[in-house]
Amino acid sequence: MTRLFNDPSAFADEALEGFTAAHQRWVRPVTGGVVRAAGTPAGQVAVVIGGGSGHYPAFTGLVGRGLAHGAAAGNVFASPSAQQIRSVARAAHGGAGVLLMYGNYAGDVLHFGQAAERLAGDGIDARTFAVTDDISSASPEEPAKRRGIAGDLPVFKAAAAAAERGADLDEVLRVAGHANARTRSFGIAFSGCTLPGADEPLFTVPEGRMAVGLGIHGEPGIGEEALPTADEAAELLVTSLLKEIPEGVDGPGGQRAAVILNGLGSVKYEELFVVYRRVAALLADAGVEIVDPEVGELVTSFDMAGISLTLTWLDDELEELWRAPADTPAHRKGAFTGPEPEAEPAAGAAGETILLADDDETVPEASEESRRAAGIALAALTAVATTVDTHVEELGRIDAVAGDGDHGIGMQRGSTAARRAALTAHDLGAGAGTLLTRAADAWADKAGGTSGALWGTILRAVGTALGDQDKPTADSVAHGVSAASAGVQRLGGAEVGDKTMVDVLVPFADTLAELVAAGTPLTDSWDRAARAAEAAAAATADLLPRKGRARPHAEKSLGTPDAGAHSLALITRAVHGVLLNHH
Ligand SMILES: Nc1ncnc2c1ncn2[C@@H]1O[C@H](COP(=O)(O)OP(=O)(O)O)[C@@H](O)[C@H]1O
Ligand SMILES: O=C(COP(=O)(O)O)[C@@H](O)CO
Repeated sequence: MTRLFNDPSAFADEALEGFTAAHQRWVRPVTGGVVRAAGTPAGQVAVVIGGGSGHYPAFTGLVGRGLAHGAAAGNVFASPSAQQIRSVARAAHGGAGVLLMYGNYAGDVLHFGQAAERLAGDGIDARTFAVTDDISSASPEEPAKRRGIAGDLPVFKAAAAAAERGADLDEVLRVAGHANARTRSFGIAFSGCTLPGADEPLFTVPEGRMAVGLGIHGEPGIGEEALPTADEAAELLVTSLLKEIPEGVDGPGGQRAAVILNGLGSVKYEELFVVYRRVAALLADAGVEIVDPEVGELVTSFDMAGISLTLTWLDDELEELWRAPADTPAHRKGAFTGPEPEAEPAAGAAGETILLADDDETVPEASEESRRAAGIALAALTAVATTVDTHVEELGRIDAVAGDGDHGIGMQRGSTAARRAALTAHDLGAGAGTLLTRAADAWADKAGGTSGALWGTILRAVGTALGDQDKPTADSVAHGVSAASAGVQRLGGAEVGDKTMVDVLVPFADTLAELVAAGTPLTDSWDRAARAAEAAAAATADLLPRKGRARPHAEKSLGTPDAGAHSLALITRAVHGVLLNHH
């Protein structure tokens, strides 16, 4: 249970504020997260990590010399937005490029990828790297689909220690890949976490049982077994990891490994030590020499009761990097021999503020007709925000069945920000195109997460199709929706049948385009397309997810519709109401 909070939707921001106030020796705040208080030494590659909030010390607690140069902090269990990541990376940049590192989650992949593109536009060489250590999240044949859990730490640290030694960006990226290829984790859980403001835990494990193969968002495990003794838990973790020794490592005997026994939030340190005692013995029996073990909370999930074991199979290079000194709020090791080199002056832009979409104070010239259409677009976005508010808990509940339960909160943050940005743009006299584009940026910037990136794409596509000069027509609206559908498929890589919002967007866009092309008026076409959307959303209940957070828990999601598909159908219906009123 998360007991101490004010407004649940402000929880992540308030936690970040308190964290930076408490740890000024190591970090200073910038838009979107934190960077090292001392800045990035001139000419050093900056390692910028990040992810959702709710996992402390990941990610902000790992910023400091020898580890990350900056961390972008998203909302609870949601990726930071591309704009947040860009802002942190710009502040952390020491003139030698940036490596963006994160766990392999859909929202993170989308937003960090977009941030790298924007940084290139800023003239900063930025690369991305997703950690994939969790062996329970995909088969060994599909390692790129695995998610990142406590293995984040050794992989981040290897890359950052290489940067500290003066490696260039290509080399830091190579080291990250090498460390990740030799890092494996596996976990178990005994009870789920409760998000701030929620009454129920994200999942429960029956009395006397444990979930096997946990994630770090309270995702249910992939199996269930009787509650083990501490020794049995250790045996399960060790044997699971010894079955998956990476390529290039010749059996466990004679190998050296970095070992992390991680507590997920409410397993006591003493319990961890009891388990570790057996882990150490089992690894010794297998001939593995343990190097600098870590037993404690390194990647958490609020108050979730669970533990995970991580092994990084070391060679000489990785061992040196694992043993290298580090000095961060939550992870300290060894001692640095010399003073930290001078920081890059550009990195000292203290508190640099990157303007977000709704802060813009001017809008481009627009025609009278387009400004009138902007009024309808504003009404539509208001209806969207109201519908999302009404269904916020339902959306969270659906998402919790096989996802991370944050879909309602994320949609609420995004749609509220979009409406606010649209109102500002409207008051400045924006045309429909600019109004929707500003709303798109605000949605993506403020919500983060998978749906934030995708809804940003949807609104931007429609805004681009409408522009600021021409009177919007049924054709241009249908064209914009088709472009949105294509854009979402391009960005997220999902196809119809994968159990995502694409299952709704495609029939919605196709029905609308077909009817409009046949001369049916926009409001009627939209009504029938919204009906197709509602039917398609309901039909996702019969599908098994192949993308996104729900994928590893495919069977659990049978019988429940996809959360993003359902919210999209609700939104198409709400917008129809607005079109009827402006008929
Ligand atoms: N690759 C993808 N392409 C399109 N839609 C996706 C993809 N992955 C996930 N989604 C949609 O995003 C929804 C979840 O959004 P959100 O709650 O923001 O997710 P997360 O917490 O995983 O970032 C899913 O229900 C699904 O409809
Ligand atoms: O949840 C996280 C980011 O992934 P999403 O796909 O946006 O949910 C985060 O907590 C881990 O980085």
